[in-house]
Amino acid sequence: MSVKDIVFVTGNANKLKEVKMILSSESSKFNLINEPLDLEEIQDIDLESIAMAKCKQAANILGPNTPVFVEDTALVFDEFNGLPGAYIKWFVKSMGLAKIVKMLDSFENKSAKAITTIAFADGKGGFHIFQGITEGKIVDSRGPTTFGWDSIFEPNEASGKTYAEMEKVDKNEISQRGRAFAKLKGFLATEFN
Ligand SMILES: O=c1nc[nH]c2c1ncn2[C@H]1C[C@H](O)[C@@H](COP(=O)(O)OP(=O)(O)OP(=O)(O)O)O1
Ligand SMILES: [Mg+2]
Repeated sequence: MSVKDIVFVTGNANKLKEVKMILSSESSKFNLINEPLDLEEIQDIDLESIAMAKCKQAANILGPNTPVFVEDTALVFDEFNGLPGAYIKWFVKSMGLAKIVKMLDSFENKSAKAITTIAFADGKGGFHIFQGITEGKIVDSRGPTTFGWDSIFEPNEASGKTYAEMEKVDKNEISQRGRAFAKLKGFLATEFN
């Protein structure tokens, strides 16, 4: 069996590191290549549409025969009916974590969902979407601030730790990204050859 190349388009080194870890058990079946292209992200509240638009751009750039995936990760505040959602990136960049936490100060409900949406172009004209969700709450920053909003998101399943306070393997076990990529992994193992 020949080993196929699959391209992951992302400019985010932290994502790439996690995805390499998550997919490592399948790595003998395909060769993961990173293209750090900065793709345009459309304005939409619908996460599948955003991921799909990113993937179509990537497929346009790399050509229709190249298997390629992208992912978009959102942080959804329940009190805000889904916002910041995909816009969390710009909130982190422009306001910083402390002010993001403060936005929820006057509200009882600190519940949030982390959602990773993967769009995969199979190189044969097909597009496939996989999504993973982790529920948790927004808390004052604890732990290293190396990756996005890791230090202000406390998943419900992590016995009181923020993502930033967890070991990477433990985060991947329960994270939105771990769950989304487990689905892609299953698809690649059974449907993609
Ligand atoms: O597990 C995570 N834990 C903490 N923070 C995270 C996580 N995953 C993404 N993030 C941050 C990165 C960015 O501020 C925003 C997602 O935006 P998003 O467009 O998906 O990522 P990006 O522009 O950095 O990389 P890409 O080139 O793949 O689009 O949330
Ligand atoms: Mg992005």
